[in-house]
Amino acid sequence: MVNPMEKPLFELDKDEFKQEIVHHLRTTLGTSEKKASKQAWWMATCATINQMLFERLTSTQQTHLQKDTRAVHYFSAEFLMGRLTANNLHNLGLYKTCEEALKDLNLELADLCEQEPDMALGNGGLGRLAACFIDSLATLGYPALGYGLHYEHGLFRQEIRDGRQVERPDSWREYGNPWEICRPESVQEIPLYGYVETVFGEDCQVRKVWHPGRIIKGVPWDIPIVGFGAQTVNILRLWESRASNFFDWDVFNHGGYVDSQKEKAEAETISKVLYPNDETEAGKELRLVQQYFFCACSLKDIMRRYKRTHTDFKEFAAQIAVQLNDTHPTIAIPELMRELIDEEGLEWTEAWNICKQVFSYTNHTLLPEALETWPVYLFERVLPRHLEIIYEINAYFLKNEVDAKWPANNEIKRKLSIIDESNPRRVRMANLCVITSHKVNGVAEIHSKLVKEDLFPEFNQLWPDKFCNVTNGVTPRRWLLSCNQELADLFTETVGTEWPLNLDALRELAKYADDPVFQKKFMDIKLHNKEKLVKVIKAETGIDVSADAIFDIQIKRLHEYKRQQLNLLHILVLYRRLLLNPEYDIHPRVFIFGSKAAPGYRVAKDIIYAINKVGERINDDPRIKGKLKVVFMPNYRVSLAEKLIPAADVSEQISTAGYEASGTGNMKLAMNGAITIGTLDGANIEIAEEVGEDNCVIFGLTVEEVKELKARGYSPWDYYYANAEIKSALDWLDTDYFTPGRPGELQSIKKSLLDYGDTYLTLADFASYDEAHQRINSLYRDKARWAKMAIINAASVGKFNSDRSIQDYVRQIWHLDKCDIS
Ligand SMILES: [N-]=[N+]=N[C@]1([C@H](N)O)O[C@H](CO)[C@@H](O)[C@H](O)[C@H]1O
Repeated sequence: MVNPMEKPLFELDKDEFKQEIVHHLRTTLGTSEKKASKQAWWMATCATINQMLFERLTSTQQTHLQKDTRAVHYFSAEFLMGRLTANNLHNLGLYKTCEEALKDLNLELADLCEQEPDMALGNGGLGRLAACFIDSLATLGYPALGYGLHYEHGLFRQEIRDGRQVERPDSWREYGNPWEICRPESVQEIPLYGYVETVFGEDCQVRKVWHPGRIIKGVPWDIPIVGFGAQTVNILRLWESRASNFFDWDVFNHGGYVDSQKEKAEAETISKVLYPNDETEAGKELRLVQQYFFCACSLKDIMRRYKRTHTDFKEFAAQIAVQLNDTHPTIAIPELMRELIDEEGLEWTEAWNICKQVFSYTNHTLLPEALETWPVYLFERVLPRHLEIIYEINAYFLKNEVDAKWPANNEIKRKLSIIDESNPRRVRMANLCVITSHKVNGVAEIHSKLVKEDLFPEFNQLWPDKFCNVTNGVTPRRWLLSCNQELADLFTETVGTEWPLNLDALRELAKYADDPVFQKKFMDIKLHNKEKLVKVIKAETGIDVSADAIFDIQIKRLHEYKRQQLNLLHILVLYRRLLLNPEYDIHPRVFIFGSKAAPGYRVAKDIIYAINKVGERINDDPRIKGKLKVVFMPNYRVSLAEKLIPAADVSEQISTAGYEASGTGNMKLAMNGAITIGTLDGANIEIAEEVGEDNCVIFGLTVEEVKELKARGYSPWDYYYANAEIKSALDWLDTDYFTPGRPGELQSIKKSLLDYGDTYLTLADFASYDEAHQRINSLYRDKARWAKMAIINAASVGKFNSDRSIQDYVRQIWHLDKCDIS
């Protein structure tokens, strides 16, 4: 693989780069150096970068076509891409060259990068994982396409009004987006609604003809995905919905102007907005239509590409792999069956055998509320032909698999059936995924074990070889090389340029873990990153914090199982200790939160409110002499994470054991030298194995202990009455101390932890968590020890490179060959 840090593929020097930027400013943007806004300079810089991307994209596509390569198609309802300018420059190995070119034009590249809106087409970990994966697929030189939805509005923009989350529409494409290309030549027409006619052919052959009630046009937008080194440039193809030329002239001609537009408006709503739920199913008809729309567009696109070089489907499964990123694209299964049987005329079993070889499924959560099930009546109306096919798959499965293994066992049948027979009857998308896919994987070792043992035990008995694990990873290009350039330069200076391509090369750093000189260099960079963040915090929240304090960071979606409420409870107890004893000896600490709550998730929004209200009182309380600060950063997103993560000292990974499937923020923070305080949950377990128990701070109940405590009956009141500090802290929420004049406004959190049973065992883990924070406090005060721990963390997380995850998928599931793009 070409290492662009050694020799960029495009050897542009700064003068040539500058020339190109000015050329595009004048000819592409139609303005001049004197008049140009920062937005225009940014777009001109992007146009210059696109020249190189498009060239490699064309070579990549031509080579893949010539070599008729097998490819993986990553179907995901979410791609949380963030910004692309810096990432694309680093992957071309031209970031510094571009920076110098712009300097000559009295411009700051970092400044221009701030002009770029995040491409926030995802909710959290699942969407960001998809983005890291397509970066790794291109970097490793595998033929791959990402397929998803071209949402006009991504994840809502979060504003904090008087401490409360307020959602505002995201408009990432307001002034156009330089990184996408519309491909009208590949438009698709997608049927919906209507009815199915059974046609009996003269050869007594039964054929199904679907008479759709509506046709939607699918317009593809391609985003070039350049790998590190720019050898391979794959595409991410996102589908926008538009009214097909199904304009109702009759209605129009009868003056029904608005109605004739109705179709258009309705069609466009399909890709209008991302559903902002993380781990809870939306259950809305539009959500099912969104899922079907992008899956059908993508499969028709794959079919069109395949038929360019094939006349029958014998090679289809050998050429095409489709990864289902959770159950959101499950509808792709009956859609491929429909296309193969109804449109290509294949036999049922032939089509079924192809589907089994083509599809594989990744499960990302055990939360029951996240496992999608759709009412049968909705399928009957929206996708009548697909419902028929699902019934056929179910009948085939129950007869040939379940009955064979568990003859006449209706209980097991009821459990494994794709159809949940309770009223109303529902289609279980996860069961359809497991029954069809040749491989099913979880996203961390403990999670994959629980997927087999707790979520799908009977399926595991039926097909033990079908279940495997692929622990998540993150791309070190964005999450180290691009977001923490000073640390990246130190690593390159110390171990050479190989590490962005082979993160295990950083193991070399461990040799310097006790070296005071290296420790100073490492921690000076951490301090400088913290000083940069101090300015961002001041600008975004008005809060003054000191870079000498411990930066303790919890950044992830707001969910009770992720236990931001446990972090808050500990802050309340610390605050009370300082009020009771101002000499209480702790190293100053800044608790930083970044988190969005699903708009309909009441308790989650209350927790955000409580963090802000408690923070307000603490931050302005002179009695504690600034020893404690609480900062809630509004509008947490990928580009903000890139500023927070390099400045983190402590990484909060405190979910109830057994609930966080993996986590990926934990990997990014450890990679940037933060020390994890965490439970033995998800990938925290594997991080602790890699860095060593001495270099992280583990606390709390294990997965088994959580199960046992819940089994024997857990009462949070026991902990409330047994621990005076817990009691005082929770009783504080009944008062108006944090909400002057509005007593009890924060009571819903106390209720969720007591009256409603504390589902996620926050009180049960409090004492252990508190003790863990005291360990953090003493460890941080031992500067040499802390520096060593930070260096060991950065040196030991090579495993969590998304390149390794992709290699695991290739070896266990996709069986792809790299394709060298000359
Ligand atoms: N949906 N979903 N699941 C998640 C995340 N919330 O997006 O997927 C992520 C990506 O696999 C996991 O890291 C995380 O633990 C899990 O909760």
